[in-house]
Order: sequence, then C-alpha cells, then structure tokens
Amino acid sequence: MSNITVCARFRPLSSKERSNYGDSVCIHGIDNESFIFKDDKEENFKFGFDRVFYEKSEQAEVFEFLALPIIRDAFNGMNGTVITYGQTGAGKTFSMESGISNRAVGETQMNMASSRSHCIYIFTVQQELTKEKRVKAGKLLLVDLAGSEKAEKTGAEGKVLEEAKTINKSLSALGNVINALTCGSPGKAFHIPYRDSKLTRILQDALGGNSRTALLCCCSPSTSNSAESLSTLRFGARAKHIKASPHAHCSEESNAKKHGVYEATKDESMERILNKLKSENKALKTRIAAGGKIDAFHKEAGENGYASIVHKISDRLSHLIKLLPLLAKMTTKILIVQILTLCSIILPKANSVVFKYPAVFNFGDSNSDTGELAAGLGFTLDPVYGRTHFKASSGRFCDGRLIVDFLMDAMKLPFLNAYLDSIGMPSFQKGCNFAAAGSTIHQATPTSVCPFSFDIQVNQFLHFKARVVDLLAKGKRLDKYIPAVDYFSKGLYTFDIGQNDLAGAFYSKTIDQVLASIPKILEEFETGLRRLYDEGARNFWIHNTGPLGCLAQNVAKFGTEPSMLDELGCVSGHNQAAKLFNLQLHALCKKLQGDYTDSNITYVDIYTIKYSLIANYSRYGFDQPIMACCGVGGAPLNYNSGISCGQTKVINGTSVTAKACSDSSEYVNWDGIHYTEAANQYVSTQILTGKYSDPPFADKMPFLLDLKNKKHPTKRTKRTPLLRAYLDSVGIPGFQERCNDAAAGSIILPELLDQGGGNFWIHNTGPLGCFAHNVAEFGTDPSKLDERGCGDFEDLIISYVDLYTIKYILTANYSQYVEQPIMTCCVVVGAPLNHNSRISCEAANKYVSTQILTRQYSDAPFADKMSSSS
Ligand SMILES: Nc1ncnc2c1ncn2[C@@H]1O[C@H](COP(=O)(O)OP(=O)(O)OP(=O)(O)O)[C@@H](O)[C@H]1O
Repeated sequence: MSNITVCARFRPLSSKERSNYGDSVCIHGIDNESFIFKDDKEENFKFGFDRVFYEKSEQAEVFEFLALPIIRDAFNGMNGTVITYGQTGAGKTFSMESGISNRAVGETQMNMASSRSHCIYIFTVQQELTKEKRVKAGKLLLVDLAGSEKAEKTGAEGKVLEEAKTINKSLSALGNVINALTCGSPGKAFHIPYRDSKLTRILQDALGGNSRTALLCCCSPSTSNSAESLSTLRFGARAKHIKASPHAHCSEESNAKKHGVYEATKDESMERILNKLKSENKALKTRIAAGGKIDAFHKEAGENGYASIVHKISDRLSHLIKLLPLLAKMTTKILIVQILTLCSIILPKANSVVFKYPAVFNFGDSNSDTGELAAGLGFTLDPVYGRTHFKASSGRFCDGRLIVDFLMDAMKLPFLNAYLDSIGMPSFQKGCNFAAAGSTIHQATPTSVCPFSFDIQVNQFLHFKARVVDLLAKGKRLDKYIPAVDYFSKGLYTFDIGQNDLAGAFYSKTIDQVLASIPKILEEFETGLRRLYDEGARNFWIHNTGPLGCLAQNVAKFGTEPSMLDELGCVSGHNQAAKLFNLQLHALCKKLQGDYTDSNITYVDIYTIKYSLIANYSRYGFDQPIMACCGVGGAPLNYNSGISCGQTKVINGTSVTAKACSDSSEYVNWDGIHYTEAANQYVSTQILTGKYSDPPFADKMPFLLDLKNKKHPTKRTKRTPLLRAYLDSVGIPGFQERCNDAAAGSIILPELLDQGGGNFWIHNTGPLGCFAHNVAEFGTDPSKLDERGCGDFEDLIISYVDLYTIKYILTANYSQYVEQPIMTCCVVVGAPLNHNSRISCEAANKYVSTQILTRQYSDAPFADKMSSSS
C-alpha cells in the first residue's frame, strides 16, 4: 500500500494582488514539508505535505519530485496519475503545462478551449523487455483540473457562469469521492460515489485503485484568497489519507507468464468505464430517437460538464519521442504505443450522435473564401497572406487557416476548393466553396465590391450541382473530382455571410437606416436558403456575424470620437447592428427549422466567441485584441485603409509597405479586417465545444480539432482540345494553353500586359443594332432603323479583326449563306424577330470564322503574325 503523494505549491503574488491587497501573504514556511497557514480570521493552521514548493521553486524541481517517478513507473507497467488542483488562477496550468507535461510529452495546448485550464491526457506507455521477452504497459494520466471559482467574486456571468457551475459540480463530486475514500469506515461496505460525475469515473483508478498518484495543490499566497487556498489545502490533506495500491501491468504474452513475472490485472476499470459509457450513450441515443427527449440529453451533458472540463489535445505523438532521453538510462527498448486523450475517448461517445458528412458546401464572404475570389476585381493577396500555414498566398484573407479550414479538418475532410478557382482540376468531391471576398447577402449592384452576392453563389451552386449530375449521368469517371449525387442531400451547407451588408451600409447610411435594412437583408438570405432546401440541402450550419465594431478598419473610420467606442474600444453602433442582425438571423433559423422538420438547422454564435476573445485576449494568449498585425501606422490600430496588408505605396515621396508583424499569433486581427490564424483557431475550438450553437449541443459537429499540416491540394489538368470557360470549369477543364475569359467580363488590356501577356487577337464589336434583341428593344421607331432594319449604332471600335464588317456583310447578304438575317432561329415570339437572344447561331459563327481566317478583316501588321491553323 502506498499513499498518494501530495504537494502544495504557492505561486508568487500576482501584480493585481499586490496592487489591490498589498504584499501580505497567508503562509509562513517552516521547511520544505510544512508551513503555517493563517486564515482570514487570523487563525493558524499547520500543514504538512510530501513537499512544499514556495514561490521561488523551479519548475524542474516540481517535475523531478512529483512527476518523474510516476512517469518512470508508468514505463514499468504501473498506472500513474499527476493531478494539479486549486482555485482558478492558482497556477495549475503553469505547473502542469509549463512544468510537467512539456517535460513529459512536449508542448501542449491545454488552455486552448477555455479561459480555465481543464484537460486530462491519457497516455499508454509500453516498455518491451527484450531479454525477458515481455511487455510492460502502464497508463499515464496528466490531469489539469478546472479551477473552482466563486461566481460572486469573479463576477462571472452568462456562459462563463454556466461553465463555472459545471466545473464546481464536478469538483464537488471529486471532493465527495475523496471524503468517502478517507472517511468511510473500514471493514464496512461503503459506497464511493465515483459514478456521480464523469470526472470521478475517469479518476477512479487514480484515486482509489490501481494507480500511483501525485496531487499538486496550487494556491495563491495572497491573504485576499486565503479562504480558497485553505479549502485547497484541506482537500490535499484529505487526499493524503487515501490509500492506493498500484500494481504493474504486463502484456498477455504467455512467455511472460512462464517467467512468473506477469501478473495480469483484472482491474481494467478504464475500459469498463468506457464500455459503460458506450452502452449508456447507446441507450440515451435510443431515448432521444424515440421520444425526442432532448432536454434530458442536454441535462446529462451539462451536468457532467464534459464539454467544459475536457479538451482534446491534438495528436502529439512526435512530442512523446522527447521522453526517450529521460529514460535513456534504461537499457530496455521503450515503445510508446498509444496516446489517448480523454476527450477523444469520452466526448464523442458520451454526447454525440454519429457525425458524418460526406461533403461541405460553403457560402460566404472573405471570412470563408478559400480562393481569393475577388482577385479578378483587382484584389490580389500578397504572399504575406497565407504564410503561417501555406507558406505562400493561399487565396485566404488571413496569415494562415480560416475557421472553415479548421472545421473541415475537424470533420476529417480536405480543405475546400473554391468554385471559381477551379483551374488545375482541383477536387470538389468533398465539397465546394462558393464564398467570395467582399460579397453581400444583398444582390450585388454594378458598384458592389464583389459581384458574387449570395444569390449568385446559390446560382453557382445550382449550376455546379446540375453539371455534376450531368457529368455523372454521362458515366464520366470523375468520382475523384466531383461529389456523388447523394452528397447534395447528405452534405453540410455552411454559411458565414452578412458582415459586408452591415459594414458597407455604414458608409452611406445612418445607424437607424442600417438597423432598418436588416429585415430586408435577411429576407434575401432566407430566399437563398429556401432555394438550397428546394435543391435537396438538409443540413444547414449558419454562423452569425462577428463584432464588426472591433475591426481596426471600422475603428479607424467610425471610431474617431471616444463617445462612439464601447469599453473594449470597439465602435458601438457597428456592434449594435451586428447584434440586431444576429437576433433576427437566429429567429430566421428557428423559423426555418419549424418549416423544415426534415432538416437540421444550426445557428452558431460567432459574435459571442469573438467578443469574448477580444475582451479576454490575454487569457487566451494574445497580446493585441484590435490592432492589426499586418498594416502601417503602428499602435493603436496599425491600420491605414489606403495601404492594405502587403501593399507598397509612395507617400510624400517615401515608399511605405504594410508589413506583417513578427509574430501574428500574438494578434487577434490580421489585416485590420480579418482575424489571424491563431484567432481563427481559438474561435474554431470554441465552436467545436458545441456550447455556442443552437441547438446547443454538438450532435452535428465533432468536438475535436485534428490539426494536421495539410497543404492546399492542387492537381495538374489533362489537356483538352476545346477552350473552356473560366466560369464553367467544374469537372474537366483544360486550361494549360488556353482560357476563354470572354464570359467573365472583359479583362483590360493593360492588366493583361502587366501579367506578361504576349499575343493579342482582339475582335471588335459586331453590329449590335442587327440583333433581334436590340431591334426589339430599341428599334420600335422605324426612323431609327437603317435600310437593313438594323439600329444605327456608331462609334464602334475598329480593331484588329473587323467582325463588324464581316457580320454586317453577312446580314446584308444573308441569303447567300443563311435563311434569316435578323430573325432568330429559336422560337419564342415569331416573325419578324422571334427571339431576344444576342447569340448568333452556329452556321453564322462558322461563316464569320471562315471570314476571319481570310485575314482580309485583320489589321495588316498583325494578320501575318496569326496562325490560321487553329
Ligand atoms: N509558480 C509560478 N511562478 C510564476 N508565475 C506563476 C506561477 N504559478 C502561476 N503563475 C502565473 O499565475 C497566472 C495564473 O496561473 P495559471 O493560469 O496556471 O492558473 P490556473 O490555476 O491554471 O487557473 P485556471 O483554473 O483559471 O486555468 C499565470 O499568469 C501564471 O503564469
């Protein structure tokens, strides 16, 4: 029998404690095992622990005394647990993350998911004793418990308060277990309430059974926290009396048994717990499916508080290798066979309906554009964009990954390729991204920044779907590149749009007008969503809009008066508009869910996540909440709307470049308008807790971020003989040598020259006045028509290939070539015009082409450079 090792650690006074309560401390050290504690009534208590670490203690000391023996024993097949415990802010994460886990397994991200630390790692470590031909395996749990918190003291409210409540509940269950373990009367059958919370179920081995356990009680030394510190120390003192009886685990190798060393444990309680959880959740799922007892479901999830007390750490196998030097003295071969993090075992099984989407179709603006889709309009992203993850510009308005990238990763799907960026035959098998930077929900107008407003994105989706269905029907072997037909009904449709509708409106409207415009914006959004539903979409994942007023761009333009700013330095009016928009968006989601009972419509509160990040940036490891990382001008905003990130401009004779800061992970904001990858990652982890969505639980999304170093996929295309339209490239484009830009709108010659374009063959414009369309529209007055019945349009450009002449001759002499000069072939109205299309039919095009190739209609200096062989 061996006792739990219990140590106490007092951190230094924080500067806040010093400034608010002075230097007075509640402890007086006696030696490195005992001290006197003075409570707020000046009463003295003497405490003794296995070791006391005072403020000057080094992390290495703590590690070597507390954790190293346990880690070594784990390799010898003995289960081991190291727990840090204490009030919020007492130094648990400091000790665990920068003192213990980093030395044991490498850098971790324990604090990624919440303001408070709360993580349990489970490692299974295995040592192969080559000579004796046996294997020893032990589980190692590193537990950074969430800190207890007095709500009235910290002023927690809303979600933080809810989180605190569930944490406190779990911790009180832990206290009850420890009480039962230490106060139960021996010899009498007594109940240990392990099953009162998931936390205690997981720690069952560590506390009462087969594990070597060390507990570090972390405390603030300040008299202002003496009540909390006393409670922590009392908890430690009680735990000290728990008896544990660890024993080594060996593998089931029969050889080992023969040697008499192997003693297989019957106590596989972890597996038992997991199996139990599995069956409980199966039952829960059945209950939900049967009777829609969603409330019971949420209650259970909430009570056990798993979403809030545990967070998955990404796969850190490589870091485990760092353990090897620690164990270098051991002559046996060490194998680390498995890392399990608690969340990955428990959470999905505990809470989720099976989460599986075959594909994602995304709609939005620059927050989720993965193809730099405003590029055709003059935006180009300097390679400073994308640098942290993609090493080069990635088409994303960010230094690295966007929220949509993290979500795709979490769903184990590849990053989304952009519909409009399909050159190179990217795969759309797992979905397609229709988001375009600068886009709005409101229908785009000629002056819009981006023409691909939400309605157009939906149109593009319809076109995409039709083309996919068409290609599949033709039996083309394109499975790798396009989705299967049923992906359209089974896939997830994600939306993050609306920010530009509001932000843009503030440039020309008063706040009241902006607020008044919201219902109309959402009406258009609703129309688009309903169109998608009609096309078979059933799973909708809708992000609300973030706190616009906190973007440096808006603070710079609209926050010039202090009265316009809120307590965080954000423009109040903008945030007010975002909140009202979100309120109405939420109502819309509810309404649609009511209408479409066969659908899942999830609303995600991005605003709250982002605002809380800006409010508590330092708690999440950021230094700058609003100032842009990439910009010019320096503090407080480092933003100048005239010089965007990556650009160089000459100002007053001096060349100025908007450069990126050296460490973008310290900044929430990347370029004044968009978030950094670090901030997007934080927001994504919060989304994936499921706490910010309605329906609130993450039964439609996975919890876990699986952050791989994925490269943006690009594949080379096969050569095809025909010109492909840029905008019609889904499926089998062939762009290596030619690309037909005609349909996308004209590209201006100087721009092409800038891009290194070589040979130009420019058609002038045909006689527009001969189009049935124009005659029908403008030629109602016979006096405006010429002798051939065409409108009199002058000022046509005489250019290298005189299509005008060719086409006019054709119209004049039509009977030699075709039957009808003006009336169209495709029947809509009947003679004399019969159509309103502007497109010539193939026979006429053929005639025009033969004429072009005679070169008679080209400018002499150029005609001889052209080949007619094509
Ligand atoms: N021994 C120490 N030496 C110096 N600074 C410390 C020490 N312990 C804690 N701190 C500092 O005190 C602050 C709070 O510590 P920490 O975040 O580890 O608390 P916590 O107990 O994990 O809180 P929570 O439960 O809220 O996550 C941090 O800024 C940390 O760097």
